[in-house]
Amino acid sequence: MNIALFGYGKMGKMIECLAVERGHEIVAKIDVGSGEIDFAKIDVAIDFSTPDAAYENITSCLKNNTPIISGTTGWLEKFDDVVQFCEEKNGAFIYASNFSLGVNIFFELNAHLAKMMKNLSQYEVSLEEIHHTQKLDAPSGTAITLAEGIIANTDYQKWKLDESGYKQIPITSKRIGDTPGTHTVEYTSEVDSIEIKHTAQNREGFALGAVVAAEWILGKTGVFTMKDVLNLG
Ligand SMILES: NC(=O)C1=CN([C@@H]2O[C@H](COP(=O)(O)OP(=O)(O)OC[C@H]3O[C@@H](n4cnc5c(N)ncnc54)[C@H](O)[C@@H]3O)[C@@H](O)[C@H]2O)C=CC1
Ligand SMILES: O=C(O)C1=N[C@H](C(=O)O)C[C@H](O)C1
Repeated sequence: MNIALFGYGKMGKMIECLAVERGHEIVAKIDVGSGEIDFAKIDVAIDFSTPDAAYENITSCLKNNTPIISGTTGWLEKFDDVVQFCEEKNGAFIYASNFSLGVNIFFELNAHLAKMMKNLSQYEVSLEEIHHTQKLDAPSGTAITLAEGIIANTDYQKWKLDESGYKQIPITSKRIGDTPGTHTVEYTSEVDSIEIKHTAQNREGFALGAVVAAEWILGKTGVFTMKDVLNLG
C-alpha cells in the first residue's frame, strides 16, 4: 500500500518505521513547506500534524478521493464539518484521539465503569492526563474521549480543565518530561477511591493502530472509528 504521511514529526517517523516493516511504501512525507502533492500515487494518507493544520490536511485528502486517517488532536470544533464533507464527497475518514489497542480497551472499561457508578452519588469522578512538554493541546484528545464516555453513561453534563462544578468532570493536565501519555479516571468518596489507569510506555502502540486503521479502510467509504477497526464491543 502507498502511504502519504501528513506531519513528519515524532508520530510520522514512528509510523514510517512500522508501515515499512509491514510491507508498505511511504510515497510522500508532507510537512511545513512541502510542495505540491501527487495524490494519484497515494492509496491512503495518515495525518499526525498540528491542531492548526489537521482540518486543511484532511479536507484536501477528501477533495482528492484519498482515504484519510487522522490522529491529530485539538481541532475537534471542526469535526462535524469534516464528517459532512466526507459524506458529500463519498470519501473515507477515521479520526481517533488515541489509536492504541490498549487505550481503546480502556475506553470500553471506562464506559462500563461509568454505567456502574451512575447512581452512586457518594462518588465524584475526575480525570488526569500526563504528557510530554512539547504537547500543544490540553486537555489531551484521549482525556476528552474519556470524559465523553462518562457523560454518555452518567448524569455528568460537561468536562472542564482544572475546575470542579455541578455535574461537571474536572480534567487535570500535567506536562512532564517526555511522558508518552498517561490517563487516569478516578471516582472518590469519603471512604475510598476507585481508579483505572492507562500508561503508554512509548509511541509504538499509537503508530501501529494508525497503520492497522489505514490497512482496514482501503476500499471502504464512510466515517469510521477505531471501534469499527478493532471490532470491539
Ligand atoms: N491519536 C493518537 O493516537 C495520537 C495522537 N497524537 C497527536 O498527533 C499530533 C502529532 O503528534 P507528534 O507527532 O507527537 O507531534 P510533532 O510536533 O512531533 O509532529 C507534528 C509535525 O507536524 C508538522 N506540521 C505542522 N504543520 C503542518 C502542516 N500544515 N502539514 C503537515 N505537517 C505539519 C510539524 O512541523 C511537525 O513535524 C498531535 O496533535 C498529537 O496530539 C500523538 C500521538 C498519538
Ligand atoms: O500528543 C501526544 O503525544 C498524544 N496525544 C494524544 C492525545 O491528545 O490524547 C494521544 C496520546 O495520548 C499521545
